[in-house]
Amino acid sequence: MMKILADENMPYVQQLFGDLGTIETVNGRELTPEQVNDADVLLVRSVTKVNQALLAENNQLKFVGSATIGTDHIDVEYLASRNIPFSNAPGCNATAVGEFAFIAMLELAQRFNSPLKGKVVGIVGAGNTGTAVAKCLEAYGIEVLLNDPLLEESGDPRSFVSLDTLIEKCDVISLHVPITKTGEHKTWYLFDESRLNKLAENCWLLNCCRGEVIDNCALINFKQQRDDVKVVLDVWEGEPNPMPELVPYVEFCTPHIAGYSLEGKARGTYMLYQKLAEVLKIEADKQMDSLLPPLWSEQVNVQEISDERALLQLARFVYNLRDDDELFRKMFLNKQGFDHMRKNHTHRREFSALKVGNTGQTNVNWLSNLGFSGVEL
Ligand SMILES: NC(=O)c1ccc[n+]([C@@H]2O[C@H](COP(=O)([O-])OP(=O)(O)OC[C@H]3O[C@@H](n4cnc5c(N)ncnc54)[C@H](O)[C@@H]3O)[C@@H](O)[C@H]2O)c1
Ligand SMILES: O=C(O)[C@H](O)[C@H](O)COP(=O)(O)O
Repeated sequence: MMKILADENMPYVQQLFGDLGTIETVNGRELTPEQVNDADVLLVRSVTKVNQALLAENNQLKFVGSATIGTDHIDVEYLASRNIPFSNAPGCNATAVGEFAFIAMLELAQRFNSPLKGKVVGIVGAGNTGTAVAKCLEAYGIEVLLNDPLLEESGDPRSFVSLDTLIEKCDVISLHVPITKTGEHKTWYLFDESRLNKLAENCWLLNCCRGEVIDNCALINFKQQRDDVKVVLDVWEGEPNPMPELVPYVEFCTPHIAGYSLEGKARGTYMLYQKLAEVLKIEADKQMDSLLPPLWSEQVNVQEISDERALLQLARFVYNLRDDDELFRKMFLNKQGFDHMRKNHTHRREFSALKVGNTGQTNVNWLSNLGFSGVEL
């Protein structure tokens, strides 16, 4: 029987991997080499550093999987050097991040009485999550500018702008790059003091990718001078210990849960199940849809979406960001508070889990482009 070691925060492991071996769940942040020594399969999330120090004594590992988009916690070269197959889960939680950023923008608009409609939004990093945000924004009729020099160079047919142009022209900037420490397009401290100082007046800056894409100390100094700029942070330099001085300057604070939709987490685990089946040359006969509970409400009927507030009300049916923000402020300084909030996070559903009925005469079909189900006149 294979031993499958899995992060305790990974849902559906038993349902998907139960037939393949004995499952042991572990605290991913505290995983030790001793715990890993006799594992055949290792399933992690972003908090586990998978490298030589963790794996040197294990001679039987057949597969490492990370149920995440990011891979900055994995020493992929080391795994390759030992011929240990590895897979992450590209795109698994892109919809979750897209909807999170869109909802955060609607919340900012409401709080500052400054409509999102009519603003220009810049997306830095136009891969899976950046594209998912753009999809929501475009469904709502918002102009979007994309910056992604790597995709631009690779011939992606979309239009791109330089980062300088994006900063100059955008009212809102949302960050969606991987963390990279070297190379021409490195993203470590991409938003350093000098870039922060270029932000337009009243700009909104959202970070849902990795904390270190913004120099957090520089952000504190910047915010002390520029309260006109509003910031939303889901990710923090130095997780799980955000800088306490920064928190009061952030409009909406969350503990790295932008990707935590139930669908997103299930997709992550499921993608690893498919990859492991490939590696073991067995059939992946389980279906992801059977894992997810049905919609939590029969249908929400709308007559019309009369204004942005009405759209926000509908979005709050799916996810109320203010609750997570309130909890964060209460808990982040507690011992292991950040991880506790992540572990106990009530996974929200994606827009697609909510069926919207149209009972009025106004066309609200555009809500289906936002991702809601069942919208029709
Ligand atoms: N907060 C969360 O819960 C959460 C969830 C998912 C992903 N993430 C993070 O977000 C990152 C992006 O996810 P994704 O699915 O969009 O990845 P992706 O690989 O699909 O897209 C990232 C894009 O960034 C671009 N890029 C790289 N360097 C750049 C630079 N200097 N300037 C502009 N663009 C650049 C790449 O070309 C790529 O197209 C992940 O690597 C992960 O770190 C966070
Ligand atoms: O890279 C990712 O996919 C995200 O950062 C991911 O949602 C982080 O969640 P974790 O793996 O830490 O549970």
